[in-house]
Amino acid sequence: MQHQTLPPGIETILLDAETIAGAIRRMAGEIARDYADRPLVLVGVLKGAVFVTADLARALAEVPGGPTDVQLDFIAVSSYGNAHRSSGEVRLVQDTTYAIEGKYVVIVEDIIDNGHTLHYLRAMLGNRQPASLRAAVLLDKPYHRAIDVTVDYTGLTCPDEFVVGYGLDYQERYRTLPYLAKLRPEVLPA
Ligand SMILES: O=P(O)(O)OC[C@H]1O[C@H](OP(=O)(O)OP(=O)(O)O)[C@H](O)[C@@H]1O
Ligand code: HPA
Ligand SMILES: [Mg+2]
Repeated sequence: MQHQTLPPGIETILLDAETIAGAIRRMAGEIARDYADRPLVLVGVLKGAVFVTADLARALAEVPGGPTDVQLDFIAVSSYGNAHRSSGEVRLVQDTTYAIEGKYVVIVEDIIDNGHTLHYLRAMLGNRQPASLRAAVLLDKPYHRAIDVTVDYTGLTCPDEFVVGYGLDYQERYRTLPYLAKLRPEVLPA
């Protein structure tokens, strides 16, 4: 790989943009197969899943024979705030635009870490009587799971580090990096 100057605060690239794109193409293939003849609603979880939702939606549109009726919606929740550890309490920041009753819904997340966020979303959206509810998560970080949650489509295993980039932030920074990176330890509080 060519030498690349990294932004201040970034120690190393853990997953490059091509690796992420490959994982998203594979997830899109799996979802396309399962929803080939079903209308599908992708619910992206803001802010972290902004890029994975956009890229997965477009990858899905490129799968031959995949679903042709795909709608996009978003929900915003937060539990990390400005910290690098979860508060454990998930806060609904903004609900979906449309009702999901009777819809075939796939929640799209950037990462599952302790599991509280996806557990909260599955419970809340599951209560609204969707026709089906599944979850697609780009990064599985399984080391500190506090609650068991089903993930139906997984992209990549995330190293046991606090990661940023490709939608993931620390104190709202680094989301726009096109790769997944490890922060320099001195950036994080001890
Ligand atoms: O499995 P968990 O430990 O609950 O963590 C995963 C969630 O945490 C992050 O969101 P965050 O609450 O930081 O909000 P954001 O998406 O706006 O960055 C991330 O985007 C996931 O949604
Ligand atoms: O490793 C992480 N980085 C950024 N946000 C996160 N939310 C859960 N885990 C992480
Ligand atoms: Mg999030």
